[in-house]
Amino acid sequence: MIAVAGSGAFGTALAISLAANGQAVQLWARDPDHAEEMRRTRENARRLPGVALPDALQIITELETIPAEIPVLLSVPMQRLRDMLVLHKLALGGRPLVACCKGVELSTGLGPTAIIEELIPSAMPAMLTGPSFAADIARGLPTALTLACHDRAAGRALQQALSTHNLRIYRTTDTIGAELGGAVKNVIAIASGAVMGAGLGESARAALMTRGFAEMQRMALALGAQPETLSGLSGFGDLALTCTSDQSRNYRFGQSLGRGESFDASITVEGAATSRAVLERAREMKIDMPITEAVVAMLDGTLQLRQAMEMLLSRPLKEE
Ligand SMILES: NC(=O)C1=CN([C@@H]2O[C@H](COP(=O)(O)OP(=O)(O)OC[C@H]3O[C@@H](n4cnc5c(N)ncnc54)[C@H](OP(=O)(O)O)[C@@H]3O)[C@@H](O)[C@H]2O)C=CC1
Ligand SMILES: O=C(CO)COP(=O)(O)O
Repeated sequence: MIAVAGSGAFGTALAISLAANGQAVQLWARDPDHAEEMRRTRENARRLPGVALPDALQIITELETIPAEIPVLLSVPMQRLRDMLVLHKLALGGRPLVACCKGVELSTGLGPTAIIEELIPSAMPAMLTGPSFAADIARGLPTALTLACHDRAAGRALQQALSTHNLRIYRTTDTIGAELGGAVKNVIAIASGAVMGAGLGESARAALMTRGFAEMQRMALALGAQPETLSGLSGFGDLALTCTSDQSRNYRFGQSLGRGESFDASITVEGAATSRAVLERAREMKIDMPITEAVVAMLDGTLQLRQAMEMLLSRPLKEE
């Protein structure tokens, strides 16, 4: 059995894939009305419309009903993870907790596994990340993800438990690399969307993606990540997907920014808060991250996109 805490798009998609593969799955929704609606219609119309929930998927509203030691996938937005863990500390302890959120916490600069470690020391923290759109997973399309867990044996068990007919799970012990890849790619996706939204062209986007990848590497390697993690699914793979697809909310948010349009504030855009958290960390560590800096300045309204491009293009010429 597996449980998923958070019935947003991603949590629901993972629950569907696991249940369709024959596992018993419990999917937790914090809102009883939403849970009742999903039980009645066998669909998550609010977050992932158009996909039927398999019979093996049970909707729950109390995390206490999840049996002891069963792994729980934590699928809530990054900036909400702390609140959720504080509130449900007792129910979630003593088991593997797999963070499915991508980002860096604004108030502390921590990634998801460090937050789990801090708040629920009896849990085994892990991270599931990589290039994957919820709608693709839910429709049974093939997807490859990275499971990061510093404990090799626990990582192996989770890899086995989370593999399904359409989810191919790779494994690493490098949680820092996996987390930072997923966090920074969202910031670069906002920048890529902005460039495309403003009509600056695909060549400019390719340059941003490549130099954004360099920023991701600089920060992650300085924090002790392994280079191969960043060139894998959780780094390069997710950067490639998110910076080029209209399915990405971070990319679409960037497009709106580039077009000077507003964006629905209720949509989860992880790169917005994370860009600030990453920039703060980079400044403390004296790491140069000019694209991240430009994204933050555009979000603050202190820099227009064209000025940002001029700023990036007029930096001192150097070796690649
Ligand atoms: N969507 C995707 O394609 C992918 C998403 N991810 C990552 O998954 C994470 C979740 O994203 P996604 O599922 O898309 O987001 P959604 O916006 O679809 O859903 C967010 C979910 O989190 C719940 N939630 C929000 N705040 C809290 C809280 N304080 N306590 C408990 N639950 C809360 C919401 O509940 P309610 O509905 O009641 O508000 C909702 O169920 C993000 O970090 C994202 O980067 C990763 C890969 C793919
Ligand atoms: O993380 C994702 C793809 O891997 C989903 O991206 P968005 O959050 O930008 O939609």
